[in-house]
Amino acid sequence: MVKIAPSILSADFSRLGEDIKKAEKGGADLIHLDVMDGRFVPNITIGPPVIKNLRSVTRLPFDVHLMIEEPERYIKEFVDSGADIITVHQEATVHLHRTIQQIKSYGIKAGVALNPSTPLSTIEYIIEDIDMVLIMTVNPGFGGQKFINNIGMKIRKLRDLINEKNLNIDIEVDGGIKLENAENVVRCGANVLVAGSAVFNSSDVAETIRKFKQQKFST
Ligand SMILES: O=C(CO)[C@@H](O)[C@H](O)COP(=O)(O)O
Ligand SMILES: [Fe+2]
Repeated sequence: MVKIAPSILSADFSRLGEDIKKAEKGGADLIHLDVMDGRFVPNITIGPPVIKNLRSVTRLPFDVHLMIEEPERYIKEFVDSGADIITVHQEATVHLHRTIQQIKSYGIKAGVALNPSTPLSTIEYIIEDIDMVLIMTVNPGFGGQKFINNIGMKIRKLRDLINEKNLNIDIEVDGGIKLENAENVVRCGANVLVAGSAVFNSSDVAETIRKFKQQKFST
């Protein structure tokens, strides 16, 4: 089953609660929360206090995408704020295996994100330990960017690797996902689609999510 994870980065930050409710109404499976520190990426967004306040708005799982340097220093804060999945960037933490174990020690899911230029081989020895791989399909930092076409091959390669090893791991794709290219990324092997501007810049948030979910994905 393909899951839709609306990214609130393109939502109205003065009405985050209302926008999350609309996404829930449309059938969102997860809420994707982009955390940026102004160091790992050239942008700053939200942190644990905002996530904690949003926790009372919905019971949908919070999919927290940490675009921060040394994420290991803040895992507990994000767990306490209500994260259900914490994804760290391979490029942002020196001891990736330790950081994954740290996340899992709190009984929540752990994901690893890869920038477009980062090869899959960098997660070869830890893939068995994680619940999700997030393949960035744009350079992280901003919503509304254009999907990088070559990454389709990377998604395919990752799906083959997961199948070969007979693992049960989600492949999430993030960046430039629209109604028009959703089928293509699913065909490549993705099963969790993050969509920010496609959802929150549309005239009807709930209806757009419904349209994503109604697509007949042929994998
Ligand atoms: O992590 C990021 C950006 O770094 C994303 O989650 C974006 O928020 C996706 O936005 P769209 O490309 O779908 O507009
Ligand atoms: Fe993201």
